[in-house]
Amino acid sequence: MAVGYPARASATLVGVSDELPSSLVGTGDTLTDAGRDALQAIISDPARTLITLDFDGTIAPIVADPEHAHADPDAVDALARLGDLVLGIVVITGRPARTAVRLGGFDRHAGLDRMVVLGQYGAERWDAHGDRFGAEPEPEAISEVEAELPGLLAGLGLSGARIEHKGRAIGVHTRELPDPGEAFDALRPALDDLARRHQLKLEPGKFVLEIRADGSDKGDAVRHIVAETGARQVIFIGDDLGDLPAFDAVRDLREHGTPGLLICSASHEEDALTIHADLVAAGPRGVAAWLGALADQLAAQ
Ligand SMILES: O=P(O)(O)OC[C@H]1O[C@H](O[C@H]2O[C@H](CO)[C@@H](O)[C@H](O)[C@H]2O)[C@H](O)[C@@H](O)[C@@H]1O
Repeated sequence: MAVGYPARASATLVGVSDELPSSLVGTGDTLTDAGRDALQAIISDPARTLITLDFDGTIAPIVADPEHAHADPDAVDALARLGDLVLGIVVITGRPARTAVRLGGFDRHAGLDRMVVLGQYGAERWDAHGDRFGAEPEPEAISEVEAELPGLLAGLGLSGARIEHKGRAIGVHTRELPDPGEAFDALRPALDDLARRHQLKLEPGKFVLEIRADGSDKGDAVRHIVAETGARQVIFIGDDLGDLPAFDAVRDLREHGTPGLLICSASHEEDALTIHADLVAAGPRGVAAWLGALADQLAAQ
């Protein structure tokens, strides 16, 4: 199974406990102490465990066109099986909430009828129960940024960059340009300046630079949903820079007595999360396998 990537420099690695199934801890000694404690708490008390996770690069494989980034069906099936076994499942994403619901097919699975999607870093919320949607007001400055963007891109010779309009945010993608890394580096200072001039912030990701309101981040979203649900244990799975605040939030919750398990969906494009993770999965396929193993374990209990 695709879990148990190479050891992280600063993570404390422990021997895998006999009490924990190897399908959940990987094949090597790759689980941290805190991760082992959290996993034990999760397995002994699933009904008060909250599963929070990112969308792109975590349950949806990275593809060139964001409109074609569908969730891995095995991951969605595993989440649907977990839906009745745990306290809740919450997707926390940079995508608009409704986009994630559509690309994930989350409104078409019986087991996901209590799922919550927190979109645009927590500024939007979709509840599967009742198909309810709510959002903060959109920042007016986004339309001004939108108007300036074509001229800025043309000035840098990067008119071919893909622009993703997200309502309250705008993403500029370099993945499909001839040299995505070089284009990303050239664009970053210009977009940072553009964002600042409009009192917005720049959110970097995998070959994407996003201009959005300087509001909530995924850490705020995790803290809020844990408090709202009264979760006793929390899992967060992510892959990209925008997930770091959620990792920080889980570590903070841990320090205050709430066991938390941090899983990184690894890729060759971004390794910022691996040293902070308790467990590293081999990309979305590894995450799907791990979620499936957790569903098997909890269903068998
Ligand atoms: O918070 P997330 O769910 O991880 O969303 C972060 C950004 O993901 C998307 O971009 C990434 O995935 C695309 C599709 O695979 C890929 O083409 C792109 O290169 C990646 O950066 C999404 O398009 C952004 O809006 C999200 O903010």
